[in-house]
Amino acid sequence: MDTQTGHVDVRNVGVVFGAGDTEVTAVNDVNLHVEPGEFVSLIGPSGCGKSTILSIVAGFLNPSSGAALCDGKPIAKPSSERGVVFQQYSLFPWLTVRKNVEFGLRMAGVDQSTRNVTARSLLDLAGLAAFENHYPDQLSGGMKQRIGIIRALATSPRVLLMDEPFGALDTQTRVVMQEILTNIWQQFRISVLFITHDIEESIFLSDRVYVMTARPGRIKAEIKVPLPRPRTPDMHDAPEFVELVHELKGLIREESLAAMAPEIKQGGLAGFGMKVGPQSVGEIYGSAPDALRKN
Ligand SMILES: Nc1ncnc2c1ncn2[C@@H]1O[C@H](COP(=O)(O)OP(=O)(O)OP(=O)(O)O)[C@@H](O)[C@H]1O
Repeated sequence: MDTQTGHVDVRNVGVVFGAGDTEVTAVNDVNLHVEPGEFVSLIGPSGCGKSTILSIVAGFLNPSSGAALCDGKPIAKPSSERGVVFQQYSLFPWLTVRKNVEFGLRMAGVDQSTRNVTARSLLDLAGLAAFENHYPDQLSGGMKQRIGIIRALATSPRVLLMDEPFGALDTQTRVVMQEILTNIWQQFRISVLFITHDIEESIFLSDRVYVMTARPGRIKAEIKVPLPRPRTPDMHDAPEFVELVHELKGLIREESLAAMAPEIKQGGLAGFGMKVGPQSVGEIYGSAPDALRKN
């Protein structure tokens, strides 16, 4: 794999949805980049615009202002240069596992024997060689998502875009999937932009993590992850890991509270027996009961 390609540059991107009364500024002046072969996560409170940014880099959506570039070229539409993995498995239920993995190659006109060899080696890598003739509805969620990942890799994209790929999985499966993904990434060293709500997941997988503000989303912080590669499960206990979790929790909690401020002011804390006036979020939070402080 050529690690010199796969450079993503998001420059001063703003997105406004709707108009007039329904106008929503989803993101505002977002700047971020992914270097060739780098694994970068984007994390932030619900509704801050993470999927909006990923949609722009995928080419599904054009920004209202600013631009996104891949290897210096403006992104205007979807391309096989940028593979996408969604939370929903989006496999074709009428195709076998192997045919699902081969699909992009078939669309690209790759001959059958090359398709078979590529699909089989990817299935092997994902530990799914024995399931090549199964259909998606015969598989668990974790297996389906592994197929989604290798299917996206089959066409050798320059960049892999992943939107909460493990969001629908139970906690244990999710942790195992993180380990599988980091092992697969270690072999491909492809550029990845990864969206997640999960702080530990973002640290475990990434070289860098961008934290977004509440809507309209902007980049609030950029955190480098100093853990060595390859990543191993025991790193969750490393002091640097624990420190980063703490730092990211603090950053995201501020933004989650800002995102929920209107609801809180409308009595969201009433169940805690609190009188909530027009205070700032900081004041509200500072006076919240312990049950609310714990994350
Ligand atoms: N097509 C659309 N029309 C109008 N508003 C939209 C549209 N798509 C997204 N939005 C709004 O833009 C904001 C950002 O949405 P987006 O889905 O990018 O956030 P997110 O950070 O990915 O959220 P979550 O973490 O909950 O998935 C939200 O307020 C959302 O309601």
